[in-house]
Amino acid sequence: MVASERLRRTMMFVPGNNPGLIKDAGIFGADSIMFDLEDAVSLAEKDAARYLVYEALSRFDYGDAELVVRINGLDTPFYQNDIKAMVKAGIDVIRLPKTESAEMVQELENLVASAEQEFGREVGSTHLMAAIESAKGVVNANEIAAASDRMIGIALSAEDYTTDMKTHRYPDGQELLYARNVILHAARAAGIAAFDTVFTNLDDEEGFIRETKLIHQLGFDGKSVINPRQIPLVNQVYQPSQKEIINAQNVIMAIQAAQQKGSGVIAINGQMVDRPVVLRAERVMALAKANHLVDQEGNNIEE
Ligand SMILES: CC(C)(COP(=O)(O)OP(=O)(O)OC[C@H]1O[C@@H](n2cnc3c(N)ncnc32)[C@H](O)[C@@H]1OP(=O)(O)O)[C@@H](O)C(=O)NCCC(=O)NCCSC(=O)C[C@@](O)(CC(=O)O)C(=O)O
Ligand SMILES: [Mg+2]
Repeated sequence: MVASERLRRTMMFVPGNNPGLIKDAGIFGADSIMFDLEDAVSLAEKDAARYLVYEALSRFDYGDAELVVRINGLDTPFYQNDIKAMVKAGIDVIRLPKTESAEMVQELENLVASAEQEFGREVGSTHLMAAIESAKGVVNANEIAAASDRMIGIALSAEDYTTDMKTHRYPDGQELLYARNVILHAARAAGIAAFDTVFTNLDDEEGFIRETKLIHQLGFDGKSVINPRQIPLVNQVYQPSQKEIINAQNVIMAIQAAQQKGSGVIAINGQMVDRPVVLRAERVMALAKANHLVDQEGNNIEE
């Protein structure tokens, strides 16, 4: 699948030092599984976690899920070995934590390219993403998002970000509004995905749904999650309504009919349908397929 066409509603953190969680991570239906070598792993376990994730990537079948690894930061003694091992294992995406500049992404890209050459992988096949976790990262978000052709997305990391901003997380999320909007605009301008942050209170389902509705409304592609319980809640929020699906089906049928007649412009019920409307309809259909509301051809599924 082309990286830019992938749905990424949920990116689930899986601590890289926990064999039980790593082994079964594929059964919960996360769009992306993110093995963590960074903050979920203690200093004493860094090497063991890297080895464990490498072995898992080589042995287990995670189905259609995109496989991501969060490596250790560029200010640690671990990131070079992380990059080598993960490229060797054929990871889909490397997530760089605490990204503050385009130069950091470029340093990562150079190391990834060397590792691809060393281990006989196609140069350019490993994608990158950057987590923005500080004021400096937010200020440089545009350059970070556009720093490499390998970039598939940028993510807000609110736990570290609110610490850097000398605040903390509040239920209404006002403290994150500026960063969320900056990150979204930087991602959209660069043509890549935008991911919202984790929600750490697993028992506050109402608060989690409220936050997910907000980020869905703003336009985020999806959210980092820390537990399988959060996956169906995100999918529910991102699920299109029956009315949206019917409208999208009509738009796609009408544009196909118009194109067969050699025209790119049509009207439905007197309303002009142009390219943005078609793109929105295609996204609605992709979400409807992912939620099994229609079949792979986009037709309604008979009860
Ligand atoms: C919180 C808890 C211990 C609760 O466990 P519990 O076992 O009580 O949960 P239960 O609900 O009972 O689990 C039901 C079943 O699912 C299995 N299961 C649970 N979690 C699973 C999982 N993650 N992957 C696969 N499987 C899982 C479990 O094994 C059980 O399986 P089974 O026994 O067979 O029924 C667990 O979830 C967990 O460790 N989460 C990941 C925490 C983590 O990674 N934190 C670091 C990333 S944030 C960060 O660093 C901040 C950031 O950097 C973020 C940014 O950058 O965005 C920033 O700055 O903001
Ligand atoms: Mg963090």
